[in-house]
Amino acid sequence: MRVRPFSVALASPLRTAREELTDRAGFLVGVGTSDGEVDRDGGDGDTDDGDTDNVDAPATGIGEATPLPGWTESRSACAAALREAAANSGGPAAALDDLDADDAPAARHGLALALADAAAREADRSLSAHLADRTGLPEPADFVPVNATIGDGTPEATAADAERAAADGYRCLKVKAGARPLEIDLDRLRAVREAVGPAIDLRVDANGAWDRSTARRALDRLEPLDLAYVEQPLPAADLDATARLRAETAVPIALDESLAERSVGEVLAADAADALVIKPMALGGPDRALAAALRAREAGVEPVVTTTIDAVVARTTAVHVAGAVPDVAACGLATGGLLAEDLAPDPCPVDDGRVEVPDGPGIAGGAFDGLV
Ligand SMILES: O=C(O)CCC(=O)c1ccccc1C(=O)O
Ligand SMILES: [Mg+2]
Repeated sequence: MRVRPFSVALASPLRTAREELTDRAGFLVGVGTSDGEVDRDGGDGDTDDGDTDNVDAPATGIGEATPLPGWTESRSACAAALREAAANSGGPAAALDDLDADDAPAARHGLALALADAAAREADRSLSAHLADRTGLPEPADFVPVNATIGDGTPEATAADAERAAADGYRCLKVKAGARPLEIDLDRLRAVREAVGPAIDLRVDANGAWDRSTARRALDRLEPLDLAYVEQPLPAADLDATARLRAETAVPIALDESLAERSVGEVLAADAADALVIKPMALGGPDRALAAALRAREAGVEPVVTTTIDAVVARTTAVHVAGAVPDVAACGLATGGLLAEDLAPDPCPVDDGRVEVPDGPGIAGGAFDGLV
């Protein structure tokens, strides 16, 4: 198991109610044989024999652990968990068993992903097909619809971003709110609706910024804008108040930060959400994320898979998770464009408001070979 740190800068800071993101730093995880140990030529000493399906070579896989404090462990805790995993004498599979998804979800994501990528590549199928098969799901989708992610800004700037996204083909937009006084946010969101018209699905993400009375007022005033949902109107732990808020308003509610604080079972039992935001990095891996999404679906709560604004390996993985959820709603996977740089070319760029789920094998065939 190999671990390599990386950092990528955002094109411009993403301002939300709780923080301003300027870059994303994490770790790439490699499993399988490493350079020097690997017998890449099939043992015949000829490295140029076109022997591409070398059945003797152990599978290799890549994973990404990109912590985001608040949703995951800190960067130093992630580094320590990966160091400990790499030192596990039982190898990566045993190390995965020892990794606690609650303590170190990003580290677990990195290792679980690398192992799943290796297994999917070995089986010569895509990661989404591998995840779906293990979960007893039908064939994954070829395409996943995505929402544009629009940060905080003045009403004019927010409306201009929204108009651009709609012109680019997005049919669902998510606008950050909660960083400004409610009256200004209402101006911003009205300006967005006016700019894009009634046919576009509009989501608003308050990132837990409102107190109970502000949230109540916000939802009352937002009702005429026909929002698809408001995400995390109240602080993460305020589940009971969110359930009451939801019962008193016609605006659908999605929960995101609550899942970093409480288990999927607790959040679903609170009956506080119409939709649940599924972040594979925060939930401890693609396998756990898909399981959470299906649990939500079974409870009548719509799963929405999103990145944590990850680099290309984890972002593409989230596309595979979304692709495995039958008839998935628009997902928050259009975050590659928020980065100024990336680890490799994007194997599934957004086109006309959707992304194609890569064929694999694994996450994206050999597209990430050599990164770790
Ligand atoms: O959902 C999206 O559109 C993109 C992902 C996103 O907004 C996000 C990214 C990093 C951290 C938190 C969040 C969030 O949904 O609050
Ligand atoms: Mg959110």
